This record gives sequence, C-alpha cells and structure tokens, in this order.
Amino acid sequence: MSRPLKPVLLTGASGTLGRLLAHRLAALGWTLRLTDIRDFPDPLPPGAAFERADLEEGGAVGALARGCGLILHFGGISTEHPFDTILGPNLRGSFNIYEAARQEKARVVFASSNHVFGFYERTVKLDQDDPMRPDGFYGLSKAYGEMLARVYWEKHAVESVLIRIGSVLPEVPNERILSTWLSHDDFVALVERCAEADKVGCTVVWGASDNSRSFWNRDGRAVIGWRPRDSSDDQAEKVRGKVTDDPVTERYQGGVFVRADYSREDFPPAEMFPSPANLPPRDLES
Ligand SMILES: NC(=O)c1ccc[n+]([C@@H]2O[C@H](COP(=O)([O-])OP(=O)(O)OC[C@H]3O[C@@H](n4cnc5c(N)ncnc54)[C@H](O)[C@@H]3O)[C@@H](O)[C@H]2O)c1
Ligand SMILES: O=C(O)[C@H]1O[C@@H](O)[C@H](O)[C@@H](O)[C@@H]1O
Repeated sequence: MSRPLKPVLLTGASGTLGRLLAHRLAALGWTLRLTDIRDFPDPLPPGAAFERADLEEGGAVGALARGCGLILHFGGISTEHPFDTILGPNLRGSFNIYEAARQEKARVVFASSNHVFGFYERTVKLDQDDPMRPDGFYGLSKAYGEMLARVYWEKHAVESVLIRIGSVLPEVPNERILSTWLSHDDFVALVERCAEADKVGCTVVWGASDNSRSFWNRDGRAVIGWRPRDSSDDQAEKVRGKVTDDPVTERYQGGVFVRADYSREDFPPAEMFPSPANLPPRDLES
C-alpha cells in the first residue's frame, strides 16, 4: 500500500474516529496534521503534528490545510443537537474545509452519516441516489455537507469521497447495529482506499461492513476499489433481544436519533412522502 505523498489533514482528531485514524494511519507511515478544538488525548503518534483550532475559523482551517493533498474531515458535532449547536461546527466548518480544499486542490473524505437517511424504515434497502430523509438537525447538516461536496466538485473540481458511516464500533451492541456496523479494520481500509484511488470525482460509499442485515445496497465503492471483509452476522446471537421498548426508535433506520424531539402522534402514511416512487407513472408521450 502506498502512502500519500503530501501531508494529510485530519479534523476531529481528538474524537473517537479521529484517534483511531491518527494511530492506525501513522502506523502505516502517513504524515498527519491533526486538529481538533480539544487537545489530543494520547501521546502523538510518530510523524504527526497536532494543532488546536476551531473549524468555524476559516483562516485557521486554511492555514492548517496549506500543503496538504488530502483532508479527512471528521470534526464537528457528531450526534443530534439543537440547530444552533450544529450550525457553526458542521455547516460553516464544512464550508471552511471545502474552501481550503479548493485552495490546495486537495481531495476531501467527508464523514457523512446514516442519519441523512434515518427516516427510512428498517425494512427498506437503499441505493446511493435515493432521496435523503434526514432524521434531525445533525442528519440535515450531513446532507448539507454532501451537497457542498457536489457543488465544489462540479464548480471547482474538488474531489470527495462521501462516506455515509453507519456505526464504527469494536463490537455490535444491539440489534439495530447488526445493520449499520462498520468494523475498525474495514473503516481504516476504506479511508486508505479513498487516499490511494486514482480519480474519485464525487463518490458516495455506504460505510458498513458486509452485514447481511444491511439497510444499504448500491454505491460507488468500485470507483475506489474497496470491499469490506468483516460482517456483523456472527454477532447476531449475542445481541438478540437487545432492543428498546420505543416503537419510533425501533421503526426507523436512524434509531434513537429519530426519537430526539419527535412530536408526531401518528406514523405518516408512506404515500405522503414526496418520493419519485410515489408519483404516478410518467406519460412518455407528452
Ligand atoms: N462514530 C460513528 O460511528 C459515526 C457514524 C456516522 C458518522 N460519523 C461522523 O464521523 C465523524 C467522527 O465521529 P466520532 O464518533 O469520532 O465523533 P466525536 O464526537 O468523537 O468526534 C468529533 C470531534 O470533533 C471535534 N469538534 C467539534 N466541534 C469542533 C469545532 N468547532 N472545531 C474543531 N473540532 C470540533 C470534537 O472535539 C470531537 O473531538 C463525525 O463527523 C461524525 O458525525 C461517525
Ligand atoms: O447511528 C449510529 O450508530 C451512529 O451515527 C453516527 O452518525 C453518530 O456520529 C454516532 O454517534 C452514532 O453512533
């Protein structure tokens, strides 16, 4: 496996996935520039430098990205919160990242989320181009990040891989995550492929291991040459019955994120969702 020629900027380096990537990618010989609004909690891995910065500050982000060929954007608010909490880190923060990428002609790996699609029921299997159905302000901010990536690709040729991450965890903790689990090894291999692939354009990948209960189907993984090797299937027995007693949480792909601030008293009828699948067939003659 070849390592990137230029330094790689990793945002959110002090977070759960940032720390994992920092240690695993440094061990592969990558030159990393780590950043987060919080201090890096571990000894710095070899070849890595850390600088504290707020993603909301465009000047700081631009300076950090200088000379980098790849930006792994994992910083920001990572769970459901009120709009005002999410606005700065996730919307302005991602804008600052894309401006920096444009300046440096750098590729971006954007940590998108399954919560962009959280309002699909668990019985549905999605393809990459299905309509987004974010399950809250967090999912909405990731939808914005994906669309931002598309604008910067079409307008400025900034390349991105948009990883719709399921749940990166050492083990599956409950029944839902049998569908969304992405093992540590599959996750790190996916990020490696994002760096190594020759041309990526603006590619979408569902970030999940080879789980037979997956909610997700077709995506652009062939473009980057990634295939998961792990599967949650052998953990199914262990988590059998690990569910909540909340019908909203258990109905939807987004699970407990859907429940946050949920005020409907009924379930909306499926045909009320504005999806192409619910439109009458188009009259091809007219
Ligand atoms: N963990 C998962 O399974 C999962 C699933 C889907 C998507 N994601 C996405 O992947 C990324 C990493 O997830 P995580 O689980 O490591 O989250 P995390 O919350 O542990 O890490 C996010 C990091 O971003 C930093 N941050 C927040 N606001 C910032 C700001 N204004 N400026 C600079 N840094 C700031 C935080 O200090 C934190 O260290 C997030 O973008 C998250 O939305 C993660
Ligand atoms: O749905 C999930 O399991 C995960 O979704 C991601 O977007 C969140 O960042 C993470 O905290 C959740 O655990």
